[in-house]
Amino acid sequence: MKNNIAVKVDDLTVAYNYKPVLWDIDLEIPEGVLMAIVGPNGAGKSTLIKSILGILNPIAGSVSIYGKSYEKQRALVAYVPQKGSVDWDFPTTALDVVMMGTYGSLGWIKRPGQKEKKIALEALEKVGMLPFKNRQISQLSGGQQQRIFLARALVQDASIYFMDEPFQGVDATTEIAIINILKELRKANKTVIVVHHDLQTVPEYFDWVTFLNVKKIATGPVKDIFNDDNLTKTYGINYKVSIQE
Ligand SMILES: Nc1ncnc2c1ncn2[C@@H]1O[C@H](COP(=O)(O)OP(=O)(O)OP(=O)(O)O)[C@@H](O)[C@H]1O
Repeated sequence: MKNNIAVKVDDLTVAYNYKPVLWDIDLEIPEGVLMAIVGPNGAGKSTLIKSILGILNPIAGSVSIYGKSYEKQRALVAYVPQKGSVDWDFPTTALDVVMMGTYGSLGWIKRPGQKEKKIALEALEKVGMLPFKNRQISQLSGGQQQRIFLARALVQDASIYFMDEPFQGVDATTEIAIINILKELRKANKTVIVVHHDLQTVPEYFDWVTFLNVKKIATGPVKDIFNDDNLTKTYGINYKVSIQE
């Protein structure tokens, strides 16, 4: 299961205003892992995801999704952006936002119909948001908005899911609901890549981890590399983390 490489990053360097914020990153993400990207504020975690998704242009290096460019593999990828980067005042209902996730499989001319609506309603139920389907997204709480975006990613039926801090500002129940869905995706051999800040939960939630701080510090199975040495190299202070077996 872990032999196929879902995402490959080669010699990637990305800069804002000529200042490199990611430096010479090499990364292989195997198919079917649930991976956390960890690192301090400003380490380049969101920049890495945006570069893989072609939202940002690198000054050097390349990225491939199952051996081909992102443009060719777009349909295989779903993305849940960081909450703060979304315009929640856009006048649309929760159901419409989730239905938007089905557009990619429809082509240009077709409009979503009953089939797409059914898929969207199922996803809303999965994330516990069915009672809110007709609510304007601007009138949902932050955690509820996060669930809606997760539902939108689920209906895309992608192979690779990128999520930028999906647990940011959500309550414990929502966090458990989200992690259970992510684990279900992994069971279905999907690859799930999550920017994550809570180091305590890394061993419980994830099986793969990438330590990032402008440079790649380490990447691999949580059980092998989630240790004080890599935490200290990444965060610059001595971390004592007890890893749950
Ligand atoms: N649009 C931008 N223009 C200029 N600099 C930027 C821009 N976006 C991000 N940066 C800078 O790039 C660096 C990496 O930012 P990035 O958002 O990738 O970090 P991050 O690891 O996701 O941080 P956080 O944990 O705080 O979300 C930071 O120093 C940030 O200030």
